[in-house]
Amino acid sequence: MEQNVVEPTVIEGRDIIVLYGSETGNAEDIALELSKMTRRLHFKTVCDEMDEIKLAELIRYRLAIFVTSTTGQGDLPRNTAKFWTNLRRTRLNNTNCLGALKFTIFGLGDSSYPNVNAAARKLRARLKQLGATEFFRPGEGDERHDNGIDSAYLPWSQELREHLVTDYPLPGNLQPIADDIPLPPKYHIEFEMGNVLPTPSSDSLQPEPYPPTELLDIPNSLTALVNSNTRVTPISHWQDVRHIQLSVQAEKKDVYLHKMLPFLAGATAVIYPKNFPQDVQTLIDMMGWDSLADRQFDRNRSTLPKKLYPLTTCQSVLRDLLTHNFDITAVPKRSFLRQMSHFATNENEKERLLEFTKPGNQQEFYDYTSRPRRTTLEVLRDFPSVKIPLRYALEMFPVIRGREFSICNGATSVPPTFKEDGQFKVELTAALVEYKTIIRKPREGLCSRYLKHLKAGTTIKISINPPTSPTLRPENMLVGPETKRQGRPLIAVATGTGIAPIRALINDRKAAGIKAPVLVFFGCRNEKADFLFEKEHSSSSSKQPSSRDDEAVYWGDNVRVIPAFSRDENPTQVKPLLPPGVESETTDRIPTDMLEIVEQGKNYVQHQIKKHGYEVSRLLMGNVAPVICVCGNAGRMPERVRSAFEDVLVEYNLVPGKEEARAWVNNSDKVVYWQEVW
Ligand SMILES: Cc1cc2nc3c(=O)[nH]c(=O)nc-3n(C[C@H](O)[C@H](O)[C@H](O)COP(=O)(O)O)c2cc1C
Repeated sequence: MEQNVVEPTVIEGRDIIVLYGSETGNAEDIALELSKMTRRLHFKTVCDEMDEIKLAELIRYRLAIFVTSTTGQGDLPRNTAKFWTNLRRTRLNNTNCLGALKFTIFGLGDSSYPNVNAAARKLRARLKQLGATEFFRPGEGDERHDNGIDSAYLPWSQELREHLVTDYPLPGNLQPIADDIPLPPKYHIEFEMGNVLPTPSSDSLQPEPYPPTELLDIPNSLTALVNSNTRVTPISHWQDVRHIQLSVQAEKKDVYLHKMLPFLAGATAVIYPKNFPQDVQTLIDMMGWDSLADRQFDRNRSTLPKKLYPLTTCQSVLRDLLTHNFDITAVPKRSFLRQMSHFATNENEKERLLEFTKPGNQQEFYDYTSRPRRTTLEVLRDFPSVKIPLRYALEMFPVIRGREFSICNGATSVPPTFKEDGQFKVELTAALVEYKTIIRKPREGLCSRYLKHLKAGTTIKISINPPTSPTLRPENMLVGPETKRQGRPLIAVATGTGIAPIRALINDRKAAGIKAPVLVFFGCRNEKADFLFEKEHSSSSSKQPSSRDDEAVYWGDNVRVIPAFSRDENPTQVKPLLPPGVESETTDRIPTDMLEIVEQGKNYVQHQIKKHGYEVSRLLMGNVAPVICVCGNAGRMPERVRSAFEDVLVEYNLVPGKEEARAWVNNSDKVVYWQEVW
């Protein structure tokens, strides 16, 4: 049952704008939470993506909260591109155009990246340059902290609230709207009269029917045919890794594609997963939406979230929205549990839900949601008295976001006929997310489950996203300004499916005729199980299987791949390989962290970099600045790899000490460093 809703009071001049930049939804979620907080303080609040707001509109506000994550190589997210370009126009310099704006900013980042929180810092600096002043200190969250972004966000947002309460007092006796009272819903849905499509009876549903194949009308998307979807790891291996081949049809209007092809390194294909019908039915049953589920709704009279995509066929019923658009199996956020509490009719349930959302109860919240990866459906099942009114459900369930996968075939995907018929091939390497949680329940990610059952012959919608980072421009990745013919050497470090964008880059370089050497360090668990692309052909013309020396595999004449198998029998050779002509006694010292190989039985990419330090040092210090790519697992790998490169620089006397080595790696004249980890 719905509690009494309280409308924020309209107070002349009490306006605030909350603007966000977000790649995968974390910053968006925080922005929405902050906008609810300001609405409860009776601020007339607008919350939107930065790109939805023109500078002229921003200038009308006196108060703003910015929230942005950092992506790529210290870049702002895609949905800020227009806003950020406008903000940086040189003709705004010295205009003090934001002189009347007071702002604060919260950044989301990950300290395993060298440019930690760079986007928020850049944005903050530019806002100040244009005259804006800060009304509250900036906050920075770090994914690496124990409770992730929340470790910094929760105290920051609480302090921000206190600051707003004190510095922007409410008139008279007006009080903030308490957290346990629902705000009015933002959206509503109107149904067509009398137009009910037949409800599929539960008998007619298969035990696990697959998601429907209807297509969504997604702006700028392309139609793709699934040619194959093959598991490349053995069934006995813990992880199901898929190689997926798609035939894509571009239209003449997709000008951006014509511009970016044939350089595809760093580009991603976005796959739009769907829910399984059985899950949708479970939700409908639990919420008591049966009578509405198969009613056609009227788009013109409804106010729906902007990012809901209709079906390409015009008929849309609530069940379609739930199947194609709302993420009903995600791990719920704190704000979801808080909203649920508004609709709990059982007092114990209500109290328990509110407990989870109280400041200081983060651990309980994580233990209940994130750690066991409890899905929204399971949480709803645990609180049976909660019946969410449909108009609130529209804002409570997150919209399904497309999932990005690195394109792994690169330029070889684009045949010469592309200009005439617009057809090209895209290959993806996807590791499906399946695991047992601490409550021993097997779990699958939404997209993983969708991909697992995606059959060859199915037509789907995909989008192609060019890389966000300027680092990935062909002039950086292939040649560099000074080396037109030979190209830059490439040292690539990949773990697991991190090999996907690197393979694309290698293919792009081949297609561009770059002859400079390529050294790939590839980390995985077992040679026999997940050495992805081990049998890559040595060149597209000869179709010979790759050849090997005792340790490396060759992908063509100038591409040498050195694997690190973390779970196989240990290598006995842990000393650095000797430069030609150097006697063994000069290098019989084993670097301390290479002892890990012997002591812990682990052989990782950073160890191989050091072991092959001599070869690496030659590439680092040639005449041409090399490209270093690091792709794969987030966590400690990127830092350790960076440190291994620094050690090599010191070990081979290329720089005097670690500090100089760090400066060297960060100097874009010396090396192009591209890190993409997830
Ligand atoms: C491909 C990729 C690149 C990233 N680059 C950086 C970076 O350069 N610096 C940083 O501090 N965080 C970086 N991050 C971490 C994100 O900022 C962090 O995960 C954040 O919570 C994402 O928020 P969002 O979902 O709103 O985009 C990166 C994350 C990804 C997936």
